[in-house]
Amino acid sequence: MSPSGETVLTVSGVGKHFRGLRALDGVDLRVAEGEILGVIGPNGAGKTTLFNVVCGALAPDEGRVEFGGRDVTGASPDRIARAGMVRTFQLMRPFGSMTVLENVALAAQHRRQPPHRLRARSMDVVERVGLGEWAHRGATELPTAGLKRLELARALAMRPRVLLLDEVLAGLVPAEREPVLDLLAALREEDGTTLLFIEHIMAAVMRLSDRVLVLDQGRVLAAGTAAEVTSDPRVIEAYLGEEPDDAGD
Ligand SMILES: Nc1ncnc2c1ncn2[C@@H]1O[C@H](COP(=O)(O)OP(=O)(O)OP(=O)(O)O)[C@@H](O)[C@H]1O
Repeated sequence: MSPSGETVLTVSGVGKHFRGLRALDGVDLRVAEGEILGVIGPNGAGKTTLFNVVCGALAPDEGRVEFGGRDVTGASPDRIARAGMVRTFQLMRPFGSMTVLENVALAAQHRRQPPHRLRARSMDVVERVGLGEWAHRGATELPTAGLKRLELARALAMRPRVLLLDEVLAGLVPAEREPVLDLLAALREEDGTTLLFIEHIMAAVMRLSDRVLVLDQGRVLAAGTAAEVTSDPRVIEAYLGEEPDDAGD
């Protein structure tokens, strides 16, 4: 399933500052239903702040966020998640005293459903991310790659229409990245899920993105296809030219 053309998320003139620092400055963005948007830029460019504003963790100082045609600016993360826009975190914080399945079921409860359906749905998601064999083991026993999958499973349990992924590949070795990329592609193809993902690994950005947004110092430096932005001299100067050599590894 490719982008339908219908806009699902609109960010208009969003600004956010922390004391004197402008973390976001006049950011505009439109995302189509079913689109996969990569978000790149140097450290401190404002990528995570943009996700935080979109998902309600931070209220913007200026501008507006619309999701599914509704103004959600400043709405709580919980309300936005219930409406179908869900994010993953770079730092995974599972409940250590619970099993993998219980952690996922807890997230699934956000979408109020009968207990039997909740359990079945949670198990489906655990299997989909490849953690079936770990379902009844303690979440803290998981290695890094497993924790990443658990984080993804918790987000998927909430049945997102829009899923925001913050460096979901960080900490994974190349062989562990492939199945995650396949899963993300399948989410769009099979479920029509819209994906926004912050990523420093350019090979993943090139492979997955329909479009790439480049942030630099809180502003949109460029937006376009991966081929367009990676050949843009401003992007090369601000980001790609000085990128650490993890681009393809
Ligand atoms: N809660 C906060 N309080 C103060 N400054 C903050 C806060 N959150 C972010 N910043 C600052 O805002 C700027 C943008 O940070 P942000 O985390 O959004 O960048 P990023 O593009 O996600 O960077 P990275 O790639 O390193 O994760 C940075 O200068 C950062 O130090």
